[in-house]
Amino acid sequence: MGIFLRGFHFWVLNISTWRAGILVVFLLVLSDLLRLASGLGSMSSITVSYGEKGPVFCGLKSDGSHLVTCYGSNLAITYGTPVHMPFLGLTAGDGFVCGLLMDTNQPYCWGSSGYIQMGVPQSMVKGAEYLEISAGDYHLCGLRKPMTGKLRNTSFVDCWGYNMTKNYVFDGQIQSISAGSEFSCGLFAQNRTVFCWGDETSSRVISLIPKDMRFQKIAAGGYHVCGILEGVNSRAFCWGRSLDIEEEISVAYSGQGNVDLAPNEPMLSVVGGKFHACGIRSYDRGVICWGFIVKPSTSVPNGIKVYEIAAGNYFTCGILAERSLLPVCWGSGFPTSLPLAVSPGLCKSTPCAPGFYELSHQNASCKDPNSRICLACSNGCPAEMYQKSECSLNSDRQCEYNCSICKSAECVSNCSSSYSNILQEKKNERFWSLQLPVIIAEIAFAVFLVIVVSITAVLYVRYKLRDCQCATKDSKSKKNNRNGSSFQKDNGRIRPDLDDLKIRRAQMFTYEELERATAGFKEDSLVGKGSFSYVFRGVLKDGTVVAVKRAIMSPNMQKSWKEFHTELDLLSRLNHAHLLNLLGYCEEGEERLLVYEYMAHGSLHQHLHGKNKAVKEQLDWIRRVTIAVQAARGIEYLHGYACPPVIHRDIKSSNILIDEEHNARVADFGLSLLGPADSCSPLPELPAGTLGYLDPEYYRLHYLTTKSDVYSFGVLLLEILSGRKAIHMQYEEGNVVERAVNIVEWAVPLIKSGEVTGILDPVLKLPSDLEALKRIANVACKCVRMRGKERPSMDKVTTALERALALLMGSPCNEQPILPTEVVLGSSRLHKKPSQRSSNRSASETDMIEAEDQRFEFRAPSWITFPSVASSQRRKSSVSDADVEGKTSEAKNSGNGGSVNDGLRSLEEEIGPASPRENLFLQHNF
Ligand SMILES: Nc1ncnc2c1ncn2[C@@H]1O[C@H](COP(=O)(O)OP(=O)(O)OP(=O)(O)O)[C@@H](O)[C@H]1O
Repeated sequence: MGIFLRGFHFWVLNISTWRAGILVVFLLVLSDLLRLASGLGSMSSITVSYGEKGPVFCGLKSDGSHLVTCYGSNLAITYGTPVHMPFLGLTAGDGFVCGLLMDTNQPYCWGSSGYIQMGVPQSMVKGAEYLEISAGDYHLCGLRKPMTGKLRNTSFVDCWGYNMTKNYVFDGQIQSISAGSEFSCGLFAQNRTVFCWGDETSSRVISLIPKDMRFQKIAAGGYHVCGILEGVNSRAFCWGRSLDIEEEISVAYSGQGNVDLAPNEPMLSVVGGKFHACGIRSYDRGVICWGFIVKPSTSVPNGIKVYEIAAGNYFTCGILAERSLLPVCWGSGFPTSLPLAVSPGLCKSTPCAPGFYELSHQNASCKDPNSRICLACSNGCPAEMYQKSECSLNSDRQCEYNCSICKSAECVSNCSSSYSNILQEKKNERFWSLQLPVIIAEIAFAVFLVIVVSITAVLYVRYKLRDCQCATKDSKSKKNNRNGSSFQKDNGRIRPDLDDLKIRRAQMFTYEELERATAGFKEDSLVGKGSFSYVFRGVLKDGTVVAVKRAIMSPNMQKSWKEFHTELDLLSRLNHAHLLNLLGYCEEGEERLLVYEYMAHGSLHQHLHGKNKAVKEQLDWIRRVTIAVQAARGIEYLHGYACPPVIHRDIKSSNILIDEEHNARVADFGLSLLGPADSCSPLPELPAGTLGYLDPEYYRLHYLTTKSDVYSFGVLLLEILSGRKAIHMQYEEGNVVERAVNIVEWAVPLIKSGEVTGILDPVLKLPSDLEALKRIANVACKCVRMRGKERPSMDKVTTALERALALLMGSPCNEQPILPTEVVLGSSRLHKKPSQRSSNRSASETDMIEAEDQRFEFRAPSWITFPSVASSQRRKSSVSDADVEGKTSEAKNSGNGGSVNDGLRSLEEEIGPASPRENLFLQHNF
């Protein structure tokens, strides 16, 4: 007996039966060859049944449930499928399918076989559990689980069916079994040799067993056995009688060569059909078949890759190695594609052995999360290919064409596409290596630019709005505090509500209180007279000496009230050491009164232009320049720090008041305007102010900016230096008639020609060093430039004056700005009670000075429009009619309007010719 030649003990339990059967088998084999039936393969997740009743494909479902699903024409199989029984694996023969039950590890069969019992095959050794089952044409064998103890090197195989129903005991551990048509084979675990038993006559598989060959796995076919050899190349090796009997079988033809001439390619697995075999190539999972086929047959679909294959008699099916997990079949007698996704392998609870990798759960799942499907790692790469990556626990290894040694068309076409990819990649690499630094540099530059621009913009806006921010804040807070704005917008100006002021610094007085304080507004208390008001000295109940400004009752009360409100509005909001402090107000009936700190030394105008020489001399050069610095600071505060900025519009010597300590305060805000809250742009305002101090740009173009105050301040500086009025009367050489001279027209040419001494007040002694006064004269010249833009801002003026003052005082560091006024001049006004500062000046003295002073003070009030007859009328109301009319008409009549015309000429040169109407106004007023 061939099987005894295997070198192991083979105990035949029922020898007589076996011997009788072998003859029968031989006869049947021949007859079966004619009816072309065979039973084939090892246990797998898929199996194929064949036979007269039609082919059936069965597989374990792809959902990992281990439940079986079948598709085919043998209804006994498809209807009899135990759909609720989970199986570990499947195998099939002629007309039947068997599965290894998951719960009991016992076989369960169904179908229409006359040799295999439906259900669990009988008789079975009690309690036997199987590792693997494998079906031939008419029989089924099961490899029992390995034994322990003394029997651990003994293997038990139980077979059922035609001529095979026996319990076989083998000496040695069996790794796997595979049933052929009417024989079965096993692979020893230790030495990896093959042994077979069963019908030898028809197949000769027993006598042809390659004794010296070691196999990784085996698969029996109809009359042959194939195995995958151990070793690096993992090629298939087949043996048996398929070739010989081919001549006896008319249906077969050698379409794919002899079945024992397996291709020399590394294989992952192999299955045997009736006369053919198929294998899965190890490097790409492609399918390759060889042996005999029947006509007509379909060949293996081109380029398919499969996870698993199962062979029937004349056809083979494989599970596509893709997400769909759909079976495809080729050969004869079966559909080429089947509509049921199946599991690509068996779910095992043990970890994948070395040489296997775990199929990703995305591709196929097992119900038990601790189970996995293990697939054999591919082995070896074909010619022209190299191993790109090793097989790991989770993925198979990859082979790729070695493009440097390409010969085959497939390799060339693969390489050309990958070559172009590589080229493209290299191109991209080069592009990026060249472009990346440029792009990074560009981005960095753009970011830098954005940052610089943003910072510049922010700084610029902040710079521009530095004066306006607080205004916005102010108006915002007002908005929040009250249901609406407490500042009424009036043509771009902002005016606070009177109600609002009441809760501020200004105190509200009753008329009675102020009447009492000023002794009934008696003439004795009168200290000055303005265009719209009388100013009285008064003493409040608490002893505070105050100046009470009472609006003049006139038919034009509305204008007085307007100035009253403007002054009240502004002064209650402003607070600076060199601005006149408002203490309170009274608004009763027609009466409008403002209460100020009392300025003991009256106005700068009185000091500079008063007839009393002693009073004039009180203000020496240092005092005068100090007053100029202080006034400049007050105006600078209005422009630069008040929120919103304030344009005084009436800077002149009579509005610079001098306190007890000879410190200056800027007063009279009746004409002042608040700058627009939202921008620092010029205000288009109708001209108002005092003639001689009026900015030409303002009265010509109605262009009002803070630079208009700078112009007026320049005039004031010239006034301080020269002791002459803004418009003064002067005898010209050889001329007996006085004519009105504009101080700018007179002083600027002298200063520019270096004759500063020619303009200095002759009342005062010249200082030892004239430099300081020259500087001040130059500052004045700049302030009175025709174009506002070309005039310095008040902060620059202040700095220049401070330096000049330091120089004048003989400061060693005369280039440094001097300290704040309060420190330098020792002013303590902010800390002194007003009551402590009483006046040394009598009301009559003031009155006398005032009356004299007002001679040439031409006031163009806010309601003036030019050229306007009203302007001259207004002058009359402000000063002595005779004086003004007389002097101006004299000037006009004398025809000596040279300096006016000069001024007009220079203005024309700078800002264009004046219109006839403007000419009229200029000639009328200068
Ligand atoms: N707080 C004060 N303390 C002392 N004297 C004052 C005070 N305020 C004003 N005077 C005096 O009263 C005079 C008149 O002041 P007022 O502000 O009413 O008019 P003005 O500015 O001189 O002229 P106009 O109103 O036409 O501009 C001033 O010239 C000054 O001499």
